[in-house]
Amino acid sequence: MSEVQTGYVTEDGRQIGDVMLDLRAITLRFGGVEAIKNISFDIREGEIRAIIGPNGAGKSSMLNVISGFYVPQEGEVWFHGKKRPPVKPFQVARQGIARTFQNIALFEGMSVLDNIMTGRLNYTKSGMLAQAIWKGKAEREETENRERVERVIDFLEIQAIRKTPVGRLPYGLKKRVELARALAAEPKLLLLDEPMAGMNVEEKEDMSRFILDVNDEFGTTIALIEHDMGVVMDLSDRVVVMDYGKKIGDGTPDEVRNNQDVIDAYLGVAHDE
Ligand SMILES: Nc1ncnc2c1ncn2[C@@H]1O[C@H](COP(=O)(O)OP(=O)(O)OP(=O)(O)O)[C@@H](O)[C@H]1O
Repeated sequence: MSEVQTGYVTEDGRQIGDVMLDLRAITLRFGGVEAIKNISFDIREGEIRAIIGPNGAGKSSMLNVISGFYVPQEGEVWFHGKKRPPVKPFQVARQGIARTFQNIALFEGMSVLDNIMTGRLNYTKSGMLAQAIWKGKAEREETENRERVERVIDFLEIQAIRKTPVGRLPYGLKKRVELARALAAEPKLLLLDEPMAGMNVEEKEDMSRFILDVNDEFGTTIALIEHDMGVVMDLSDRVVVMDYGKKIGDGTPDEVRNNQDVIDAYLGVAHDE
């Protein structure tokens, strides 16, 4: 039997490709707590994929499995058609997966530019000795790193604050700098953990636009966790819904909106263990 190309075209006419990341029957436990219970879903090339669910549903744990921070006790993670062995987060980053964090994780005393440059560490291959011997190679790397970083700074419209220490920025801009650092790594898959948390309406609109533009301009596949339903439903191509560690829905925003299990979970209807 031959493999069939299984992508689809979105309502707004974007071509979605083959499966990039395939999570198969993932179970993750912390002692006696089952944070993820036998969950399977996939993320396709070019998609904006959301993971939603009430507090404690297991969303962050799932993002941490994808980023290699947690290794599940059961199940398999497939990336670009290959089964991924247990890996460390830096190895996952090298494979082209970058992330932002729920609580901003930037270097507050460093400038915006220097923070974004840290996103290029995986591209800095020459060590100190090599830099001394092959000066040309190190210079070339430095130029490439700067070019990418400058492009990201332009793209996210943060030229005016490039020299500002991050600690002095308002919250919404810090979130944008975090996005910039993740983008500097040229990820194939970008994981966003509550990118709009704590933002006002205007900041949320800006961030939504940037997420759509990143997907469009860089072709980056995006998986995000977000509590703001309006934002999730507007942005996403497909949505996975988790509740108490289980998957209770998976589909387009419309399918998920009309799913009775999802409606019950959000209304707090009692469930069977
Ligand atoms: N490191 C950990 N050690 C022990 N238990 C954990 C750990 N991380 C998460 N849990 C538990 O796993 C369950 C899922 O938590 P998780 O943070 O993944 O949910 P969430 O959907 O992201 O929640 P929120 O929306 O509140 O951020 C919860 O019961 C939580 O207490």
